[in-house]
Amino acid sequence: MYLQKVLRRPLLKRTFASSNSSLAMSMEDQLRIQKEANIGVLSGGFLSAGSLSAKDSATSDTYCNGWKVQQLPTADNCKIIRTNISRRNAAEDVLSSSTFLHGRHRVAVSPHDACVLQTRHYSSQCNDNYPKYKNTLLERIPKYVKIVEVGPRDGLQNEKYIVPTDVKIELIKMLAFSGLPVIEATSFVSPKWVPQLADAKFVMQAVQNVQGSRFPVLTPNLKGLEAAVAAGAKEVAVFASASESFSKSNINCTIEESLIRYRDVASAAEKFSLPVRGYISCVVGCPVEGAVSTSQVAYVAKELSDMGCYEISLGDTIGVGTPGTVIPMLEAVIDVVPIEKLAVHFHDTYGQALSNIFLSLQMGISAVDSSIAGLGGCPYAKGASGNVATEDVVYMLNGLGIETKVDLQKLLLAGDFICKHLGRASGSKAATAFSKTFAHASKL
Ligand SMILES: CC(C)(COP(=O)([O-])OP(=O)([O-])OC[C@H]1O[C@@H](n2cnc3c(N)ncnc32)[C@H](O)[C@@H]1OP(=O)([O-])[O-])[C@@H](O)C(=O)NCCC(=O)NCCSC(=O)C[C@@](C)(O)CC(=O)[O-]
Repeated sequence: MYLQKVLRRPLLKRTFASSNSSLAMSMEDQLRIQKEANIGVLSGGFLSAGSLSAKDSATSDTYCNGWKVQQLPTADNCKIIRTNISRRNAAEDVLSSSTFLHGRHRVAVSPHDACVLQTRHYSSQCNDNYPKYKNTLLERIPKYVKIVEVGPRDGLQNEKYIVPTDVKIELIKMLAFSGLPVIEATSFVSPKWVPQLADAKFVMQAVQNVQGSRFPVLTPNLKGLEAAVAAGAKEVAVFASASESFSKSNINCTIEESLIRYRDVASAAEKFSLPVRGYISCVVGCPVEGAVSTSQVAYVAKELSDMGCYEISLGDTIGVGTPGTVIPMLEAVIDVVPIEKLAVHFHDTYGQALSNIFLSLQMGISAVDSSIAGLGGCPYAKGASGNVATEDVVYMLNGLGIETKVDLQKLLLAGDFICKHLGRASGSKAATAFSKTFAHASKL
């Protein structure tokens, strides 16, 4: 869609170069070019130009959406210059094949791919023409969903090898750059329990002044709260469980003991004017106890709400929930805590996360936790796999016409960055599909 905006813009004088080395182009360069030229750039380094292409037989110049693709004498470069060629209308452009400029080659992808890249699924800024949903299944879904990115904390806490502090900081900055409003940065927990996050202080100090996002951190007790405040945290989160067994294995105390502890944390946080978020783990199933009762979840949610948590995130820690178990759990919680205070936090172990998120939206919830590239898992919940991938959530929300303020392209770059560092494929289906599309396009 933003490409359609480009097509309507007055002629640009700008010229820029693209090369085969664009694959190795730094993220900053890609984003700078994208910003300057208002052209989509993806993690593979491709410049996504629009759809209309033509050849001028007199000059051998190739035209693409009004950009003249000039072959340069050097093998690796081409220049793309905006020219005044006639064009079909934007609607036709969307339906014709898309053209990517890669090095000296112009490559086309299928009309389907072109649509995918240019429609609302790809952009969070093009909601103007959305249908007003009449269907009762869709009428309660919110116009805006707040995404709480938990990748740097929940995503990384389970990683076997220690991720360098600089990489964590860079990841958080990239996530903030993508427009995510809330990024859980780290945990002030015992390093003996979670060695991966032993650098919490340095991560927090480095990101506390990054603009545009909030950076809550986990604090399991007063010691954690004090350390978080000293490092500059402006928001904290406490994490209880609806399952006794999980509470003991995760924080070494019973549910009741944890609630007493968290009351202390909440009242100390109030003195520092810090907002406190509350988590509940195992809201539908526990790795030890199996099914968890909805009344137990509702009880813990009410306790957290009463102690002052501004939001309660309901965590399906091991990802066993389906709509069949999530709906009754949400109904029980909504009975005792205002729905505006609720968020959902799904792991995708059984591939149910997006459907559970969708039904949560239908029930009126408008805050969703997710993790970049689907990273994650809890060290104290055997069998827990990654969180739902943020890219997949944003893709779905874009498709529904729900505003998130998140730029999916920049998010893809952040996912690409951390996956490359971890040496593993993304757990995001959307990221994988986009990267396959571009890998395919580069071979044409
Ligand atoms: C809660 C404790 C500390 C109790 O652990 P404990 O061993 O019972 O605590 P303790 O008071 O006996 O202290 C043990 C040692 O830890 C130190 N300590 C004590 N507190 C801190 C602190 N805040 N920061 C740094 N150090 C701390 C303390 O000073 C002492 O050090 P030592 O004297 O042995 O050298 C421990 O169990 C712990 O840190 N657990 C955290 C586990 C964790 O982070 N799990 C993952 C997060 S929860 C999650 O992922 C679920 C969620 C939120 O994502 C939602 C979902 O998916 O369901």
